[in-house]
Amino acid sequence: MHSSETTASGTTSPEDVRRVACVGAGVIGGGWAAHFLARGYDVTAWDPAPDAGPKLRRLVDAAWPALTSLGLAEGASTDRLTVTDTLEQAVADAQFVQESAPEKLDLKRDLLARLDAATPPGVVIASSTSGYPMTDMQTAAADPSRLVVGHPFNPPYLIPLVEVVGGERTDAAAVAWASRFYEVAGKSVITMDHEVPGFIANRLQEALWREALHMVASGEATVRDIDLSITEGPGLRWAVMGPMLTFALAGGEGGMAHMLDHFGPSLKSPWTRLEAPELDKELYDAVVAGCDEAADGRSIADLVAERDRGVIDVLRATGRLNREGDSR
Ligand SMILES: NC(=O)C1=CN([C@@H]2O[C@H](COP(=O)(O)OP(=O)(O)OC[C@H]3O[C@@H](n4cnc5c(N)ncnc54)[C@H](O)[C@@H]3O)[C@@H](O)[C@H]2O)C=CC1
Ligand SMILES: C[N+](C)(C)CC(=O)CC(=O)[O-]
Repeated sequence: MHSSETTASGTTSPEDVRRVACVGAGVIGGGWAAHFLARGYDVTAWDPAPDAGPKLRRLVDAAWPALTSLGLAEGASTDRLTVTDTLEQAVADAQFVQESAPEKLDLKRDLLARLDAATPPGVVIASSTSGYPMTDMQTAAADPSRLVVGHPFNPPYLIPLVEVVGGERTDAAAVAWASRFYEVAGKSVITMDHEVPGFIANRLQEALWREALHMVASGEATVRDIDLSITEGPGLRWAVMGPMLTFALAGGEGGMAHMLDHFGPSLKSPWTRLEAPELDKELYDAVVAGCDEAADGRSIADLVAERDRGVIDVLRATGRLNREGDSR
């Protein structure tokens, strides 16, 4: 990544950031707002939906018990959230901007250009996009050098990972600044030095998701089978070790070398050769109905609380919480 445009390295050092703007305040923008508030930042937020303010406050309030149990930064308060009437007000004094608007390429392009025009020069602007390359999103911005991807995981206030990458016209200094800022803000960061389709974690997740949808569509597995197969199986190991080290242990004392000698040839076996399935009405309805059945009367709010408690237990059990309020 290189650029002939203005160098974007942030006017404030990552350690000195106090004010963050969250633009788009749905599931992810709201989750980011909760995370930054819990870390003691002042947060301004803007979202064009008429009910955005109350919705965002409900989301932050729902996350706050989990965040309180993890330990809040000194001075952290939901009172430090300001919902503004305009995008320009939200970013006027921001030292970092996190964009979390709907996953539509044209919308992201226009919004990032608008954010670039309204945000103080040099301030880094990150997009939460789940998969668009920044090269495709930064085309309309006057200063694309400060635009990066900062891809979070739901909920951003509990799942540590953020994937950071720039586009062809992003300044490498902006990528480095964003990575350092996220670390200071308590996240675990993977920084990519060039664009990778689907980033890293989403590419892996999408492969799994594609297979899951195929199995539901073909009647090979129910929605419940799919979920159990992960929560009672590999998912337990993945919270502790990733797929590489997990499979190294499949080789016993011979480790990964023996695993590859033994099971490498089965990579060629026809377990899967599938393209993404058509998301037709039948599959759509089957997945939605299967999830309703699996929820077994629990509301989305119940499930969010249950997930948050479970993730905190896993973080604690796997030693990711060194002390109260320190998730890294
Ligand atoms: N939901 C998820 O699990 C994850 C989503 N993401 C990414 O985060 C971004 C946001 O996704 P969600 O929060 O799930 O969507 P969402 O639908 O929950 O929220 C999107 C919000 O953006 C607002 N919005 C609509 N037009 C806008 C505009 N022009 N400017 C600013 N805000 C606008 C909507 O009113 C809504 O509140 C997407 O890029 C998505 O790919 C990333 C990681 C996980
Ligand atoms: C479903 N999703 C593609 C939007 C998921 C993500 O992007 C990351 C996550 O939270 O798993």
